[in-house]
Amino acid sequence: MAADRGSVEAVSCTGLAHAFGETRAVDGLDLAVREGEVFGLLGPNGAGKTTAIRCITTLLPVPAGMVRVFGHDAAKERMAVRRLLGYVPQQLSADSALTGRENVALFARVFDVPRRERAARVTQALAAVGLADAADRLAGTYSGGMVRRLELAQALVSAPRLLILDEPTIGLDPIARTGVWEHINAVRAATGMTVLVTTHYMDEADQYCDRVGLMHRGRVRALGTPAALRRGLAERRGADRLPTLEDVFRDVAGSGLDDHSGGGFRDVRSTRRTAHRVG
Ligand SMILES: Nc1ncnc2c1ncn2[C@@H]1O[C@H](COP(=O)(O)OP(=O)(O)OP(=O)(O)O)[C@@H](O)[C@H]1O
Repeated sequence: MAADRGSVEAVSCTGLAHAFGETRAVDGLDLAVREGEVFGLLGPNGAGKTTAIRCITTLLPVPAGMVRVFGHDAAKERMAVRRLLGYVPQQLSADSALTGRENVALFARVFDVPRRERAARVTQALAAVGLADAADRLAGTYSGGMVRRLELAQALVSAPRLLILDEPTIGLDPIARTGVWEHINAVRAATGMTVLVTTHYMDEADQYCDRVGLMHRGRVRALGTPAALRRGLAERRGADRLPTLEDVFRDVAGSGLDDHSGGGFRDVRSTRRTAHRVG
């Protein structure tokens, strides 16, 4: 829709709430992601990041509050929202028994990429994530980092305006993590797409995200550029060294952090065990 380009936010959540029984996973979330930015939703295990992402992608209903994606209401215009999205979930979404190219082609069919454009778009998506040379190998032979990049290609083949990545680098070694981020940034620079990413890794968010929202107990507790959040804490504390983003998080989350996070950001309970190798 021409009217929704430029003037509206890519994602806007107002008072979003979602509970599982007694657990208020998302509890009054306010969030605005600007078009074209890389926005990081940060927080420890159980903060509510995945639940929020699932509401935004329309995989979960929006029982309370409002979610809009480029102006479309996620509760009422689910198909319009889905057509704008590329989504890489935490769970493995590549098939080890297919080649990289076949995996991406499958997504091209599912997302209704026009038949005559499909082959070229698949090749382009694989090249964009650095898998051109490995395209015709079985995904079961890929390393963990290659699998994540393949999943990125799957999400990119429909040329989404908004790419949503749930813990894209969890379980990967530092070099593979850097590789994933470099490809995300290159695609973003080439297409201007908006990227919404969840992560536990504060150092990655600091380096690669334009703005971050620090989420704790179902709500965003602080929001801004990583540099501004760190400077803000330094000014409040009068610290002699610039605090890290993790310091900022500890400051906004207060003493309740350890009760809910299983010990801190690096204690990743939901490690993506399948990330090392498919199959
Ligand atoms: N399907 C479900 N049924 C019941 N409880 C759930 C379900 N999904 C999430 N929860 C609970 O909701 C809360 C928020 O979980 P969520 O997965 O959204 O957090 P998260 O920030 O993404 O953490 P993680 O990084 O561990 O996935 C947690 O207490 C979790 O146990």
